Amino acid sequence: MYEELPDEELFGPGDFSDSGELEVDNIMNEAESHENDAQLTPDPLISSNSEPQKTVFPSIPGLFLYKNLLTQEQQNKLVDAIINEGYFERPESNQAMCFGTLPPFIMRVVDIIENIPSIFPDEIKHRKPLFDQSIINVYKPGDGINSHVDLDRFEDGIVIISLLSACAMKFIPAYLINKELGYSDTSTATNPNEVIPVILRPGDVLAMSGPARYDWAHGIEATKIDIIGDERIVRKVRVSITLRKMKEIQVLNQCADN
Ligand SMILES: O=C(O)CCC(=O)C(=O)O
Ligand SMILES: [Fe+2]
Repeated sequence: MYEELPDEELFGPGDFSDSGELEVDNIMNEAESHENDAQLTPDPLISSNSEPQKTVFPSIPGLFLYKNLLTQEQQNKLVDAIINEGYFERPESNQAMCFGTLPPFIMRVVDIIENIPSIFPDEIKHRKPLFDQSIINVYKPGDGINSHVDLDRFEDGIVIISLLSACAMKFIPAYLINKELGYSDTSTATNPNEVIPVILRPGDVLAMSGPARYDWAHGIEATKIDIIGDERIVRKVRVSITLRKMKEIQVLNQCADN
């Protein structure tokens, strides 16, 4: 079901800035080292109709961070499933994707996300399916992803799940990266120097819709250490799962191609 992402053009930015060899052992070691952490993670508020605590970013409407949404056990299960599926057996693989019906281990997280009342505006929240595409990215310490706005072929309403390591994701006004393309600024981002760092930790879920998805670019610096204010994050191997919905026209084109 999953395959490696061969075509950056088609499916979005896969522009890892330092892609040396990835050893799947790294992921496993990280997973094992977290196996006994379960008791450290507070129970998330995931029962239906209750809103888990979220961090909002006043400059970036539509950006919500649900810290620690996944318990340590849920995180371990996800990492185990990713390892067991063998997506990253080849040393050079650092990305795997799936279209259409998502695998059960991802759907379990989608169930949690679907039950967060205000994660997205209603028209996004109630679409069926909520997501039909997932990308799993593996970052070695020092890897990053260039600042980008997710491609227009994806609908609004995107979620990023973080596993195994913390990192800082930086948001910058999108017109800064679109300048060369001649895009005009219709953005909600008014200060061109504005860089908003968002620390993503294992178990966190980041949701982007509206201005957060279209007016701001997100990226992860290629560095082994993030320094955000007083905090120093030494990166370990990080796994992320990005969930999106393809626009209908893309799905039709894909069917026509096959
Ligand atoms: O890996 C991440 O945390 C971000 C991934 C991302 O932005 C993307 O795949 O478009
Ligand atoms: Fe992205």
